[in-house]
Amino acid sequence: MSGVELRSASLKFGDRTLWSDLDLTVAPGEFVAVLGPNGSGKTSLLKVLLGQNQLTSGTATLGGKPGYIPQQKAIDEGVPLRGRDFVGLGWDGHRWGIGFRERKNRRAAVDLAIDSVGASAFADDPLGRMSGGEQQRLRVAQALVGDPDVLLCDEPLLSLDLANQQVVAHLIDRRRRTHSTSVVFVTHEINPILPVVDRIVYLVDGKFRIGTTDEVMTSAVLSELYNTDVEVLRVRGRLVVIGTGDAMDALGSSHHAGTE
Ligand SMILES: Nc1ncnc2c1ncn2[C@@H]1O[C@H](COP(=O)(O)OP(=O)(O)OP(=O)(O)O)[C@@H](O)[C@H]1O
Repeated sequence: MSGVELRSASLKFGDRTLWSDLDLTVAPGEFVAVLGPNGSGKTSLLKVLLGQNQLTSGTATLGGKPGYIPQQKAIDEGVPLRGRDFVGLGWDGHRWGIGFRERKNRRAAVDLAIDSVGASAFADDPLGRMSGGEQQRLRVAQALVGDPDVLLCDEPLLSLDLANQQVVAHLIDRRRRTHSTSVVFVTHEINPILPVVDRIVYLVDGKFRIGTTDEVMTSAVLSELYNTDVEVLRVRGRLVVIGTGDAMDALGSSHHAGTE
């Protein structure tokens, strides 16, 4: 069974169509990135898969349990939650019961998830005092603790430095390889995931294109989607895109594209 299946899916808010007639099947273990400018409907797509948004027409099916990495919000320094307890919230969302066995299962699952993201050394610290990269590892652990079949990630690389972007991308890539977890990964930062992404869904103003990186990330395809001249350059293994008109577009954030 596939991880995600969208059939003739359309989503409208009022008279605005975010996308329509979207057909997408994400295989077990497949890594699909969702790109597009601000407001193109990337988060809304994840919310459809989570059952938080209703499609206007068509169907959306998840082939198993979802794990969700929500868009990053800075965690207040005053938050007294320890990293370990934060990860445990991912488990509590999936199961109920407070019996001895359940508590034991929970502890084992939390330990495993923390270990899998390399966070054992700091998991007992208060979350609010951790660095952005440490917090983000624990967000990944929280999404993994329920042993998901489909990992839905909303900009998990946002505001991380390059080294931490690579760490987080690698953790998610490893998970899908070891557990055949399907990954749907919303991002502005294509470059850190270029080595791992299987296919791209590129949304622009009601239009979309689905394919491999080589099929989608071309001057011709993006010019058609954006309805203007867009140039895609490959520079030292990175993609640099010129002309989309977005301050921070879906093609490697502007600060990276501009400075490297
Ligand atoms: N429940 C809703 N009702 C009405 N409009 C909505 C609703 N949810 C989202 N929208 C609108 O739909 C559009 C797409 O929102 P969405 O959050 O999916 O965009 P996005 O591609 O994730 O953007 P960003 O890159 O800025 O996060 C936005 O214009 C948003 O205001």
